[in-house]
Amino acid sequence: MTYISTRGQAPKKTFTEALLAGLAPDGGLYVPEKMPTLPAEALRAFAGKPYAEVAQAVISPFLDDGLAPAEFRAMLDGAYAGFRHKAVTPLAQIDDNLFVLELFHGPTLAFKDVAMQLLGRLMNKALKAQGRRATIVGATSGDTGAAAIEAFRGLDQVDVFILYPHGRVSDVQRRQMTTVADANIHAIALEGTFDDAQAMLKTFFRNAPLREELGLSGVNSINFARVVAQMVYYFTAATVLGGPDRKVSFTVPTGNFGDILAGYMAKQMGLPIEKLIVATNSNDILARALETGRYEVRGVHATSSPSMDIQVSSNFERLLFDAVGRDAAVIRGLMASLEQSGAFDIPAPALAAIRQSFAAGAASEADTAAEIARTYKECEYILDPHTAVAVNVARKHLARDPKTPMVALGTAHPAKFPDAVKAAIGVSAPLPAHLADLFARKEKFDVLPNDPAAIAGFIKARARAVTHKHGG
Ligand SMILES: Cc1ncc(COP(=O)(O)O)c(C=O)c1O
Ligand SMILES: N[C@@H](CCOP(=O)(O)O)C(=O)O
Repeated sequence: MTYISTRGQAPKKTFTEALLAGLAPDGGLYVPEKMPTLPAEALRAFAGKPYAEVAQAVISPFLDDGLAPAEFRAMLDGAYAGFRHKAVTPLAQIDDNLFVLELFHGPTLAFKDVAMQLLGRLMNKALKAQGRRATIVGATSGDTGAAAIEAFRGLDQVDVFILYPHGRVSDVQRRQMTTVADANIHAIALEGTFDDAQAMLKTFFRNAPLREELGLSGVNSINFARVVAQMVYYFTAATVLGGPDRKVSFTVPTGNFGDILAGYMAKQMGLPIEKLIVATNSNDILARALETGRYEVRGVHATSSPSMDIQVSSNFERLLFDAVGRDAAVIRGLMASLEQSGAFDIPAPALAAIRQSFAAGAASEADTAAEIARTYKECEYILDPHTAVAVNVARKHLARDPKTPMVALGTAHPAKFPDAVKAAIGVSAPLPAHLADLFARKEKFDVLPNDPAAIAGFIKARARAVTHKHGG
């Protein structure tokens, strides 16, 4: 399998090269040159199988030949051994034809663990094989950072620098990032938004000398390996609900568009998905773009689902690339327009193609709180605010199509957002035992200005890869 950049001006890569590179040097995102497919019989056999077994079948076609199947299986078993549910990502039914896909049973209580636990193992192996270190710089609105820190803490091969928006993550999210004592972990409270953090990360990736000097790698969903690992739970959920012989729809609480893109790729691989529904909070750029065809950045505002307080959804570029017939020149034009004017118009045929697979909806703050209250009242099930956004949008879609089973992705554990949950239902969910003393742990973080030179200087002064000669 070879990987190409959505902007068409970077050399092709193998999976391992794309894994370690993160963002392509031309600013584009790596995608497989050709999507593999799985036959219906293979999908039928997934129903009820162990998660790691399905993961192996889904992910293997994307890997390099060098990774032995037994070794990959051992990595998967290790990645999911620490999840608190044997099914790894179980389904819970909360209404007629409405299910929550619980993706929050990993160590940091959000869906990011599902991919990050595997990514950590894959990257560590690749770096060891090359005898080199890497500097991972990540941008987070709260959950990716904690998951990355958990997956890479204490590893000699990597230093991890996580930029999170100062004052814009929940206390639990912040403490998950700032109470880790390992010397290779650095939490940076950026005086800006998640979009500022992600934009800064992209300028670092496009700065060839800095990239080389740091041995820069990324673990955000700009890294294609993250998206591949997130495809698996679409297969486990759909096949348990009767796929491939029955179509299923998914509603995905969306920010950076990585999770729902994984669903789109699962569909391309052959999983019969009726609709993928983009659910946004009041930062509704994606819902507006699907409705009007104009992708237009407006100021981001803080909501009770802070991990989705995002305007520039990186992975939308991967979808657009497909929708414009994989014409990299068109993507370069659209992205240049986004950089210059904060907007672009999706070409009409591309918009029509996107609408065939996707629909969208937004949930206001009032909708989100009301959804947490309704679901708790009806089935004593506590939704976190991000999952509540999805369930609210899912119900609106179900009213139009009640026959197709609807799966809302449950992306975070409600204990991560106790204030929003308590405000809605008067009680909050307790933190699991391994985090019970989170508020007694000592915090360690640096507050830094939204200034690329200051952040790059901070990282260079601490990253061990800088003084290390490395190849590749
Ligand atoms: C809890 C939670 N839900 C939803 C999202 C949105 O997912 P994506 O960025 O893949 O669209 C995020 C952040 O990415 C998140 O942390
Ligand atoms: N909501 C995310 C934002 C980053 O998303 P990613 O999937 O690109 O890593 C977060 O919690 O950090």
